[in-house]
Amino acid sequence: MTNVTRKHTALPKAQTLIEALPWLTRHHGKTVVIKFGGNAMIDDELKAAFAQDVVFLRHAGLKPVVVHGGGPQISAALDRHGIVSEFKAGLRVTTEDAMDVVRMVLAGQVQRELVGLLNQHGPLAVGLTGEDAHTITATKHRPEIDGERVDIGRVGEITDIDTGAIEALLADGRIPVVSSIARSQDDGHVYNVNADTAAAALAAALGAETLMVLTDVEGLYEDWPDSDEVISRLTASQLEKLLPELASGMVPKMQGCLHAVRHGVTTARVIDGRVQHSILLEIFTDEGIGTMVVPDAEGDAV
Ligand SMILES: Nc1ncnc2c1ncn2[C@@H]1O[C@H](COP(=O)(O)OP(=O)(O)O)[C@@H](O)[C@H]1O
Ligand SMILES: CC(=O)N[C@@H](CCC(=O)OP(=O)(O)O)C(=O)O
Repeated sequence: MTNVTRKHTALPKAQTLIEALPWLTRHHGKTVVIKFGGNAMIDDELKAAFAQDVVFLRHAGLKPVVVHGGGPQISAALDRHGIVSEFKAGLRVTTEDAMDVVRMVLAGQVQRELVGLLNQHGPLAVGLTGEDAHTITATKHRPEIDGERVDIGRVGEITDIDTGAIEALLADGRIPVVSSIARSQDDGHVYNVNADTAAAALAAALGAETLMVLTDVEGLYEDWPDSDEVISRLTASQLEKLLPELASGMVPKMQGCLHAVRHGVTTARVIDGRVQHSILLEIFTDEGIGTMVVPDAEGDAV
């Protein structure tokens, strides 16, 4: 093969890279918070592809921050400890004993695994929980169910975010990997926080450009569970109207997206974490593959 033909066969690759140039120019130096859900994390190949995508973003000049969940992994561990999992208002009822297991699974197992996968590509990822350096502070959350405040144990409502540690890591070129556990503002205990809520609060506090929530469905379905028509784009006001109709795991996810875009994040996206390289697919296709939430245009807000 001559040099000239060799150049020609590589041309489609060069074109693909060049097609990404406007996107890379627009997003260079921007922070993107990526929430990796427990349900999208059960497959080893998907986890490895997720790590590749995050490292790719980092090398492309963005500042990715990973916030992870681990609902299924926590439920499995509680099961092994003979503790029954119960959810109220989409949140895990967390007793003192359950909290020990939650902390052990999130910080000691799921976070370690993600850090390990990312660090196969270089000395990049550093794991922390919301307890570290006051990153996430919370007080006891008492959700309202049928007009009454209920006690669901050590579940936290975020009261404060300190972005100092995460920003220092980003400035050092690292990829922070954050477990959704908060320190208590009132006592020495720790709180269990839904990972979607934690990711949204961090995205807002960091002034992130994008919040990306990976999950185990294609996006927000218009008429779930009766149809699988994905809503591809909606404004904050449109989402706010839809919120009361949403169920289960979609509630904290979409509340989080709304919080993020109402607090300065340019886009919040819910995407299918079951699709390999879904992060790269989402960013390199203009309209995206999942559901995109954008702030209201001027005059849109209700
Ligand atoms: N409107 C909706 N569109 C899509 N999924 C929905 C909707 N309402 C409820 N769901 C449920 O929410 C789930 C995703 O939330 P969750 O199980 O908490 O995921 P994760 O572990 O990724 O945080 C979906 O698998 C689906 O069962
Ligand atoms: C309070 C509460 O419900 N906390 C969640 C934290 C983990 C999480 O959110 O994980 P996913 O993103 O995989 O659902 C839990 O205990 O399951």
